[in-house]
Amino acid sequence: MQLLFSILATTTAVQAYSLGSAGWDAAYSKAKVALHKLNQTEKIGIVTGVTWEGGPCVGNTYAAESIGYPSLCLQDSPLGIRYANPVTAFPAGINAGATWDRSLMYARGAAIGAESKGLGVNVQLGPVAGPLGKNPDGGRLWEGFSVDPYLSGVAMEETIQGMQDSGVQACAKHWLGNEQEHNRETISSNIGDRAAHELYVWPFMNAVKANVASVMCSYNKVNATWACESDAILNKLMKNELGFRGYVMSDWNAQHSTVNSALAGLDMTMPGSDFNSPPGSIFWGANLQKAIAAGSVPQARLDNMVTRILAAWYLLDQDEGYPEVAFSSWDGGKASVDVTDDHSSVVREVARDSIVLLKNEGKALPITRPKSLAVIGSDAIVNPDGPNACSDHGCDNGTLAMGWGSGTAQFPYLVGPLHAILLQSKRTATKVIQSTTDDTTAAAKAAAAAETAVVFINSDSGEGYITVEGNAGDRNNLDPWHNGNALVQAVAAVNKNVIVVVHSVGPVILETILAQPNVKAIVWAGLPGQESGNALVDVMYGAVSPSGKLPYTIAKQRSDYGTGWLNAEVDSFTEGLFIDYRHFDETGLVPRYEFGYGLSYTTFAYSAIGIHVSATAGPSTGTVIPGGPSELFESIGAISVLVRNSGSITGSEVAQLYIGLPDSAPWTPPKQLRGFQKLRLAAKQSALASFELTRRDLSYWNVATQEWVVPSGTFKVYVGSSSRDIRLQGTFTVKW
Ligand SMILES: OC[C@H]1O[C@@H](O[C@H]2[C@H](O)[C@@H](O)[C@H](O[C@H]3[C@H](O)[C@@H](O)[C@H](O)O[C@@H]3CO)O[C@@H]2CO)[C@H](O)[C@@H](O)[C@@H]1O
Repeated sequence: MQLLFSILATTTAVQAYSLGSAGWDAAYSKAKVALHKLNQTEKIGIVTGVTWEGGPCVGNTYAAESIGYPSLCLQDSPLGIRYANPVTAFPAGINAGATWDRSLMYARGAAIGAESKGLGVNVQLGPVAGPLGKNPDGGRLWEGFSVDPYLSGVAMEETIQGMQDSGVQACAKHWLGNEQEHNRETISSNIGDRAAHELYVWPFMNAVKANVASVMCSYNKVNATWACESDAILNKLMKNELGFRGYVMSDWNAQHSTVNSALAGLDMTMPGSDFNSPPGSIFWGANLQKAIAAGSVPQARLDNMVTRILAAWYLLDQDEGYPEVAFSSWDGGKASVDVTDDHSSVVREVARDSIVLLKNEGKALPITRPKSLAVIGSDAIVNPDGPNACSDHGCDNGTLAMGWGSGTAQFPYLVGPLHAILLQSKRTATKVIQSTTDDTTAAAKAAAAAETAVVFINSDSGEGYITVEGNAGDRNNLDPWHNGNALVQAVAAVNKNVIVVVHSVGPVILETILAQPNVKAIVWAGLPGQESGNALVDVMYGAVSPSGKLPYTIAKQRSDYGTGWLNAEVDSFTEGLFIDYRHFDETGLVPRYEFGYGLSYTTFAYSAIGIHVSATAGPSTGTVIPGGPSELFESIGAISVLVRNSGSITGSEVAQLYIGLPDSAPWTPPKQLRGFQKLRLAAKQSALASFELTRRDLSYWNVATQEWVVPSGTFKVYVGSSSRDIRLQGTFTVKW
C-alpha cells in the first residue's frame, strides 16, 4: 500500500514537470516566431506600461498589431478583481492558508482566475508570498497565506495552478524581502543567504514549479540593491537558479534605472509613468530605446524580455479568443458581464473551513437553542455607510472582512455577523439583543439581559499609502482595535457565557480577554470575505465542526516574537531562520496558541506511524526545471499515520508533519513543517494521512557550496495536531 502510494506520487510529480516544460517549450517556439515580426517600437511597447490610468486596468502595456497582441491588462488583487463590479470578494490569502486544505486553495484560485478571464484581465496580480510575515504586525501579511514557507509554498502552488487552469496569468509577488510597509521604498532587506533560501525564496520555488507566468519585484532593496535592479535576485536567483521562464514586472514605480534594471533581469516596467515619484522618471519607453541604440542595453536583452512576455501569453493560450477587457478601473468599475457565477459557495467554504476555534470551555460552542443572545460590537455589523464606503477599504468601520490597500476588491454584498445570526435565531426562537457600537456601557446593558453574549472585535492593517486610525499600513501594536479588550471586559463582568469572535489581519494578543473567567469561547475568523456571517453561523451553530488551524503563532506578548517592523534604512534580518514557531521552539518560549493550533467539536486519535524514507545524503543536482534542480523535487518516500475520529460527530483534522534535521546540519530550527493533510472523518471513521517527502524537505541551503544539501544522520519525525501537540514521533537515518 505504502509502496503503491510512493509510486503514484512520483509518477504524478514527473508528469507534471514534463508537461510544464513542454508547455513552456511550445510557448517559446511561438514567441520566437512572433518576435521576428515585431518592429522595435512594438517591442518597447510590450515591455512598457502606458502610464497609470492610461488604460482600463491598473497596469496596461501597448498593443502590437503586427502579431495581434493586445494591450495587456494587469489587475489586482490576490483576493478578487480590484476596481470592478460585480465581482466576488473572496476570503483573504491568510484565510486560505488557515484552511490547510489544498483543494480549497485550488478552488479559490480557479474561481478568481475564472472571474479575471471573464473580465478580460490577462494578468491577475497575485498570489502573495512576500511578505511572508516575519513581522507579526506587517501591514500586508494577510494578503499572503502563512508565515511558514512550506504552507505558503503549497498555497502558492495550488492557487497559481487554479488561476492558470482558468486561463489567466498569475503573478507571484513581491520578490523579495518586502516584509514591512514602513520605509518600504527605502529600506534594504539584508537577508542572509541561508534564511533567504529556506524561508523567503521557498514559496516562490513552488510558484515557479507551478509554472507561474510572471513575478513582481518589490519596492525595497535586497542587500543594498533595489529589488528591481538586482542581478543577484532577478537573473541569478529567479531565472538561473529557480529556472523561471516567465517575466519579471516591477511593482508600481519600483524601478529606479533604465540600464541597470534591464541588465539585471527586469522584463516589464509598471505602470510606465511618473506614478507616485518625481516627474520624468519614466525609465523605459523612449529611454530604453535610446539605451539600446547607444549600446548600453544589448538588443538581445530586449528580445529576451519580449520573448518571455509573449511566451507567458502563449502558455496560457491567451492568443486564442481571449475576452476583451469588460470594465474600467477609473469610472466605478461597472463590468459589462457578470462573472460571479456560483463563487459565493467557494467563499463560504473557505471562510467556514478557515475558522480557528481557539478556546471552548465547557463546550460553549456550538450554540444550541439559547433563549436570548446578545450580539455586541461594531464588528458585528456591516459599515452603515456601505461595505465599500472607503477607498481601497482604507477604514475600519463595521465588520472586518478584508484589509486595506491594493490587495482588495469591492464587495458585491457583505453578509454581516448580526444579519446571519438574526436569520439563524428565527429558527431557534432566540431573542437577540443588539449593541452594535463599541460603547462599553451599552454593551454591558445588552449583555446583562442575555443568556449568552457574543462580542465581536477586530484588528486591521494594509498597504502603507493609506493610514487608518494612526496605523500607516503596519499595525502599531497587536491589540484589538476600538478598545476591544475593554469591550470584552465590560461584557464578561455581567454575563457568564461570553463568546469572543476575532476578525483580524494577523495575530492579536488575547491575554486580557483570556483573563476574564466568563469568556468561555474564542473564535478566530480572520478576513472571511463576502460570506462572513454565513460562514460564522455555520460553525457557531454546529452545521460544521471548526477545522481551521492557525497559520501563525499567537504569542502572550508582542515582544515574544523577537521581530517587528523597523523605522530604519536597513533590516539585517538578524533572526535568521528563527521566525514565528521556529523562534518559540528554539528559545523555549511558550506561545499562547501555537502555529498549527485549532480545536474541533470532535476529537482525533493518532496511531500507526509508518516511516518509509530512502535517501542518500548530499547535494541535489540534475537539470534545472521550473522550481530548481530536478532532483530536489523527487519523491524520496513518505510518512503516514492513521487518524481516527474518536468523537461522536463528523469533523476534519489537519494532520501535520514536522521534521528535525540531524546534528550534522548547521544550526537549524528544532522542527519545521514538511507535510500536512486535511481529512474529513465521520464519527469513529479512520483514514491514513500520507505525507510525501521530497529531497527539498530534508535539505538545508549550503551557503559555501551554493547547493541544497541533505545532511547525513538521524532525522526526527513529529506528527501531530499542531506544532506543539505532537502525537507520534519517530526517526529515520540518511547515510552518505
Ligand atoms: O496595483 C498594482 C500594484 O501596486 C502597488 O500598490 C499601489 C496601488 O495600486 C496604488 O493604488 C497606490 O496609489 C496611491 C499612491 O501610492 C498614493 O501616493 C496616492 O496618494 O494614492 C494612490 C491611490 O489612489 O499606490 C500603491 C503603491 O504605493 C502594490 O504594491 C502591488 O501589490 C500592486 O499589485
